[in-house]
Amino acid sequence: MSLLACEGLSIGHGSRVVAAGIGFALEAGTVTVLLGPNGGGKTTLLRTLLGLIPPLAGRVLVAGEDLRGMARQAVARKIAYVPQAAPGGFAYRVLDVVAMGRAAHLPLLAQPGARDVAAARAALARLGMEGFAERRVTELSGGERQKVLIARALAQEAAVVVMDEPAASLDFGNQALLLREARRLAAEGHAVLMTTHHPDHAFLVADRVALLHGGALEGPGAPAAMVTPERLAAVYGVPAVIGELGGRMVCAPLLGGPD
Ligand SMILES: Nc1ncnc2c1ncn2[C@@H]1O[C@H](COP(=O)(O)OP(=O)(O)OP(=O)(O)O)[C@@H](O)[C@H]1O
Repeated sequence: MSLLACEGLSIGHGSRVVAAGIGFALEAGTVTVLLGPNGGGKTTLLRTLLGLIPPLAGRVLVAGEDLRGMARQAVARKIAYVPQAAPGGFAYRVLDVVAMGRAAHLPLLAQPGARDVAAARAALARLGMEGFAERRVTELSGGERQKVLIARALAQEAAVVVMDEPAASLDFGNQALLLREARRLAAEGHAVLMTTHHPDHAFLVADRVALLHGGALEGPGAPAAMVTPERLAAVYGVPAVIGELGGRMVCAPLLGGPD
């Protein structure tokens, strides 16, 4: 059975449909990369899969169960979410923010116990963030804060991990760390769904790639079939080249214009 699936899904805000006819299933042990232009609907789709926005049509199935009948905490035990990092918020201690990922496993209003704190520390360690446990999140850089949000999702220990542009504020090295973490989660049996603005990330980590643009979802399909110059031009409106480098596929936009 798929860990997360949707059927005939229409997504949008109020009466405004952003995309329709969406159907796919996420299997254990796989990384699925969602690509699409700004405003294409990636965040709207992820938030609909999490039950944070109601579907305009169709349904979402979490391990075979209709999302509509599920309590928030039951969803959180099955799906961890890394939202796009936003500045501001409360001056919480990093360890406390990561431990909030454990709320899915605790009775209402219960404090995290020793096992929860250990899970939070282990999640920080996976991202090389052990030294940040006592810092305030408001005093972190954008990339450090992003890694705290990823650690919080790891601490949640959910079968499905959904990440919205997790690489957005990460430097070159931390992007590699994140992508390795996505593969590691898949190797541990999770289903990972992540959005990115870098088609190269799809070549690096994806088992399957889906393209959300023009009000519809293409795929998911194999990276080499989905990330092609023709499709990149259709999705992003720029010509692109794809070639082999160091034993793997890479892509780059062609800028054109004056030399
Ligand atoms: N709260 C909202 N109310 C109404 N419309 C919204 C809301 N949030 C997003 N939209 C609209 O829905 C469409 C899809 O937005 P969404 O944020 O899902 O795109 P995205 O693919 O994640 O974009 P980006 O790559 O820029 O983050 C856009 O046209 C956007 O203006």
